[in-house]
Amino acid sequence: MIIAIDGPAASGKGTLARRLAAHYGLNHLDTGLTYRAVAAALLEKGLPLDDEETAARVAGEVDLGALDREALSLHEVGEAASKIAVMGKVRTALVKAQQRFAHRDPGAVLDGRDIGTVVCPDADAKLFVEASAEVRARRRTDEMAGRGKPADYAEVLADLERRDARDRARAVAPLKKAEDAHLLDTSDLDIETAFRKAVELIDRVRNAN
Ligand SMILES: Nc1ncnc2c1ncn2[C@@H]1O[C@H](COP(=O)(O)OP(=O)(O)OP(=O)(O)O)[C@@H](O)[C@H]1O
Ligand SMILES: Nc1ccn([C@@H]2O[C@H](COP(=O)(O)O)[C@@H](O)[C@H]2O)c(=O)n1
Repeated sequence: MIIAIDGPAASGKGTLARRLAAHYGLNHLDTGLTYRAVAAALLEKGLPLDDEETAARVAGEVDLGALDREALSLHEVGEAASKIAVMGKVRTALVKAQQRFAHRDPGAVLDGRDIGTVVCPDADAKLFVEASAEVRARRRTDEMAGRGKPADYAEVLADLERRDARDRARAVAPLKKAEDAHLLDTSDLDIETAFRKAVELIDRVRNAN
């Protein structure tokens, strides 16, 4: 089984994807980390962020087994990832690796921005996770405070909105809900309730097929 989960920044798709992967006994890939890995490698090597050929070469070398969430969580890495994610050749290289991952036994949950539309258009179940920008910014601000990296709510909100706008406006694989994806708005749901609703939706789709 392949489950595709998309949504804007900090909507809770990663939290949900991890829980769903554990629940159904599937592999999990946070595809945002693959874009972050390209950005981090470019920054580390002092390579330009605006050269598509260079970024695509680095993307072809990303090892999905060596994605270090903590090291890739830096703010400047996220910002750079959002910039290189507009490049078609970078996306082509990463999508190939993501598709290989998705088709490994026993199946997988992938979360990102283009999973239901581009990476796994034939996924068995698709969710598009939403929450208002204010709720997402509050959750991300609280998360950062909890990790000992306090951040200003207004800056976090502006950052999320800027990245979402870039993701939605890009020509290649923009962030959007696949037509056959189920919308899950978690603005007023806690993590447990969002997880239970997601399981209900997925089980309903599976039983219908
Ligand atoms: N339903 C929820 N209620 C309250 N907090 C939540 C909920 N879902 C997720 N969170 C919290 O919100 C924060 C962002 O969630 P998460 O990292 O899963 O989002 P994401 O969409 O994967 O983000 P990104 O796009 O940056 O990878 C985390 O601190 C998480 O614990
Ligand atoms: N399928 C995806 C996943 C991510 N991106 C871009 O990467 C940036 C970082 O992702 P996070 O989920 O870790 O925040 C994100 O801002 C997107 O621009 C993507 O394009 N497609």
